[in-house]
Amino acid sequence: SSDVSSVEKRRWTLNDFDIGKPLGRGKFGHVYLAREKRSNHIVALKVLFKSQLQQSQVEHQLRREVEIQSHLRHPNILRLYGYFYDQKRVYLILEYAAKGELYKELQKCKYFSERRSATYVASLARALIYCHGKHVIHRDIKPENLLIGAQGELKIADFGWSVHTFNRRRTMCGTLDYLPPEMVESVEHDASVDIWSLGVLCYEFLYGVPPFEAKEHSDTYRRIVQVDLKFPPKPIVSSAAKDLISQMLVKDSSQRLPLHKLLEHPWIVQNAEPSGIYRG
Ligand SMILES: CC(C)NC(=O)[C@H]1CCC[C@H]1Nc1nc(Nc2ccc(C(=O)N(C)C3CCN(C)CC3)cc2)ncc1C(F)(F)F
Repeated sequence: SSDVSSVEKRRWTLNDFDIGKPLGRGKFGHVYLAREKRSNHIVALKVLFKSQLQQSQVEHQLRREVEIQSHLRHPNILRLYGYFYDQKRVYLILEYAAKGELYKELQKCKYFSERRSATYVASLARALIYCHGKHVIHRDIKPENLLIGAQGELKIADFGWSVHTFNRRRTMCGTLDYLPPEMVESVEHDASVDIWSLGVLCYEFLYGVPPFEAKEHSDTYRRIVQVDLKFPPKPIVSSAAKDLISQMLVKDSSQRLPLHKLLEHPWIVQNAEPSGIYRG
């Protein structure tokens, strides 16, 4: 059958797919366009090398996160249909996002309009409300982890590197930009970390740079824990947008604007496309 459900339950092998063009490189291997032969369903096939997974001790995390991701069903969360492996590689069968990587789009546009930003932020808030409802947090919502579907809708596509990158982020030199104070101060944290990261993302959509960016790690760290939030004079951004961001980037995690309140904020109500699709 051509419907997606046939893509899910089977024991898969590479022979079930026609492999198409490479879509790019993920953290642990390449991603290819692929078509499942029986259903003709187009998917993205993410190939991870076991050797690299072992080196970085992420296998158990990958298994747990694949387990979580395969059960999430939301229009703004990239689907994981299944996985299989051979001697050397693990293959993830993922939803293909036809319009590619959001961070490339942001680099190209420098920054987004208030309508486009609000539309994306509202759809991510809805996806996070869904995740939190299932006690799933740590969706690592930075631009690099967001993809754009065929209709222009945003898809959270990190399914688990958040835990991985979160751990490595503490030890690795990767960007701290998205971490809220409680994470950089490594005290325990809850779903409100995602509200902070969504606030950072909203700022970056509107200004083209994250709010606490600094040359040195230590400076970014200090700016985050001090919530050193400044709004540049350019590009011109409405006070409603700044008000929303200021209610999300709050040090005390219990005081951050709850996601369902975000959806009622005037800036979102006045600027976000109800469909979650930004047509430009
Ligand atoms: C979230 C995660 C951190 N990121 C990733 O995994 C990355 C790593 C490599 C690709 C992407 N992974 C995915 N990408 C797509 N779609 C897609 C990507 C790129 C283009 C694109 O612009 N080109 C091909 C262009 C076409 C023009 N030429 C010039 C440059 C490449 C078009 C469509 N769907 C699903 C996935 C997924 F996630 F399921 F694997």
